[in-house]
Amino acid sequence: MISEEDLDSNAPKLNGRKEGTFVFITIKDRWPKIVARLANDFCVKRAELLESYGESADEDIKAVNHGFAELRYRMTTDKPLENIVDNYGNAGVWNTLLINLRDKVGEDQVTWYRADWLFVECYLYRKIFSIVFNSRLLRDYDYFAEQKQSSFKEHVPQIEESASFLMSIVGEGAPAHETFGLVTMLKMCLWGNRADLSLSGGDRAVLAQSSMIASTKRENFILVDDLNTALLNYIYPLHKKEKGTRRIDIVLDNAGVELMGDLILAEYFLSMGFADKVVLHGKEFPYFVSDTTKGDFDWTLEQLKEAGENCAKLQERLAQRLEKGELVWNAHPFWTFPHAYFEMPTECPELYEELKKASFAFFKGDLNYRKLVGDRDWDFETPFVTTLRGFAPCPFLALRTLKAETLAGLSRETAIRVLDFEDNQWLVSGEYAVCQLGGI
Ligand SMILES: O=P(O)(O)OC[C@H]1O[C@](O)(CO)[C@@H](O)[C@@H]1O
Repeated sequence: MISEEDLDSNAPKLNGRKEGTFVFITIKDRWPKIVARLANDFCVKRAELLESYGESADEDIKAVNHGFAELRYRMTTDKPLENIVDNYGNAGVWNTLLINLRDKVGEDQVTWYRADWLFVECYLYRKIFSIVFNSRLLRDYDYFAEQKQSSFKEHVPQIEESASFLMSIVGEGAPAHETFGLVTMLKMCLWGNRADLSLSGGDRAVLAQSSMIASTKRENFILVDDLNTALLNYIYPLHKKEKGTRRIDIVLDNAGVELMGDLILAEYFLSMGFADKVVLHGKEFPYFVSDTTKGDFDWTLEQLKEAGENCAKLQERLAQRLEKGELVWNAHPFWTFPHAYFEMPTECPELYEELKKASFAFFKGDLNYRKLVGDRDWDFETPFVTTLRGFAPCPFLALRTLKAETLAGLSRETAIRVLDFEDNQWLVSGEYAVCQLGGI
């Protein structure tokens, strides 16, 4: 076992100290832009909010905007991270984490640029939530909802195309081991992760190429592809396992077009007899702009009814599955905490035990990947299993498009190939991807 000190010197955690890095630029430009946009949205939607929440919501809007202005000021001037002050359930956990961090690295190091990026970024979204939650009337308001909903609306033709593909391969007599269908869907699920609103600072993120098309055209952009190994060794065998024992978990990422890929995959597994139950793990409050909450999940199912013939069929199937308990929604608070996943067994044993019940799992997106590998500056050839540091509740695939400067598990050949890429953009643009097998 490598000690924490050795790790910190060989593969330091990412932070915003070094100018020019993606982290630095994110803190300097992208986060203030996200917060500014939120403040602007509250002003633009003032009339709408007053109509829905009553005239006294005006006081709340003023307080929220004051909170956002303060937050922007503190982040742009690299002030210390303050405790979370609200009466939402997990405030105590956050404050203990903050106290422990201050004790460990020194109070003056727990600032927006100096503290670990993963910690600070999760803190940012908890802090935004706190500002709105502290209002009297708006505490349940999802301030990112409109942006997430646009991601669905702007991809309706693509979503209908994917639903139609699903319907064509789950019909009577379709062969369960039809590799093309399953691989296409898994890759669709992977490339749906490109449309991410936190990366664009909340600007529109419309996929020029549908995830369906991308699934067949972007082979060269997948830097590690463990898909076939996962299929052969873990997913196909599920078909033969005893009925009632097969469970697949999907640790979700973004709502909108990405969530649709996940739901289509879930329906495929259920209808083709690879799983008796699919558990979806979402977020309990608005997070990283576009992450999926229960509200987004419900809204999406509702929208499917009107999104096209195949979408409507899919909606009916999913609604029935929800009713029968074959499709389950779960939003454990741990998913919004800043921990690396290797800490799950000690920090949140009940969730780890829960994941152990899965026959197979998918971890979607960049943030889940950062948490899997601890958000460190690994040598790219470090085996993926090393970076997981024992996290192995069940076999799983990380399906991620690259949007952060952390990556591991490249073969020597690929590590040499990426040396020729011009700058570090390939690590953060969402153009490249990995499908990495872990937990085995
Ligand atoms: O939606 P995803 O794929 O988890 O990506 C969110 C990503 O946005 C960023 O947070 C940056 O702020 C990424 O770098 C990050 O991990």
